[in-house]
Amino acid sequence: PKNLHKKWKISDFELGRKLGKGKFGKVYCVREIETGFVCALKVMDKRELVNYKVERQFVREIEIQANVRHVNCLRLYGWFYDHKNVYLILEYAAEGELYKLLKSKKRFDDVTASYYTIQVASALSYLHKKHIVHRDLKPENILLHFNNQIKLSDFGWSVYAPSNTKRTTMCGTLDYLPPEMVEAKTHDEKVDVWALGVLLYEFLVGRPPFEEQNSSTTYKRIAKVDLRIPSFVSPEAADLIRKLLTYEPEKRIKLSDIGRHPWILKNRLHWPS
Ligand SMILES: Clc1cnc2c(Nc3ccc(N4CCOCC4)cc3)nc(-c3cccnc3)cn12
Repeated sequence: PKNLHKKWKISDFELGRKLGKGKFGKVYCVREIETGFVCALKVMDKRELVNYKVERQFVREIEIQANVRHVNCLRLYGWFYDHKNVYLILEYAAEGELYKLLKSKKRFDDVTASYYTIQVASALSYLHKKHIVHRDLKPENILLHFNNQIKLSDFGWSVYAPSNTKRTTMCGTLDYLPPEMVEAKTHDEKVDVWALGVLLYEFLVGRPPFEEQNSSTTYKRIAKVDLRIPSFVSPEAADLIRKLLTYEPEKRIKLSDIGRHPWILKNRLHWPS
């Protein structure tokens, strides 16, 4: 929908199937009646937003995602609310959650993992140029569209860098936190480069690199970069993982250099055109 200043209301949409349940609400595939445009509608109960005290995070998600225009970032077209709910009008990602695909396939082959990696790196490069740090990169926040096209979603944790706002790990995993956040130091967009390393490891191995039963052991392993890469991971892929999971933020590989890494160059011949 082009007219960004239109006052949307729920009756403008024809509700399709429920796509799933997110942290704070349900997502439906919908069609905008006037134009027939298919999109996703995220419906969040206002009461839930209030008692989870996530209104600020929610406002930040909107202001950030509404200004983001990149093929690998899920578009936010608009939002509205009524007496009960708040609604986000989002781009529809036709192939669903990357997380579910990874769980069903256990792990990805080098061609698939490298194609996803370069797309995430491209989206992060774009965001960092706008001084936006995603800060919540993980398979659960990545959606898939046709042709294995990646769509970064859930900008609820993004901030304008650099920041040291304490990340209340309110929900979900610590696995993606880099040493500088585990040690509560100031951090910048390099935290996303570390998280990309964790993501790449999880793509190729099927579990995150520092996963442990109890979280304090995970913290220790992250702080020491106690990284063990299984022997079935190719040497080139292992090299890129190590360059991403580097303790010193400024020594981590630059996002712009990932496209020239031997593992990417070797696999790009087989990517879908
Ligand atoms: Cl935002 C947003 C935009 N597009 C989606 C989407 N798209 C989508 C497409 C297709 C399939 N199916 C493909 C055939 O097999 C069954 C699943 C699921 C979701 N899902 C979610 C979502 C959110 C939470 C839980 N689960 C899914 C959020 N989305």
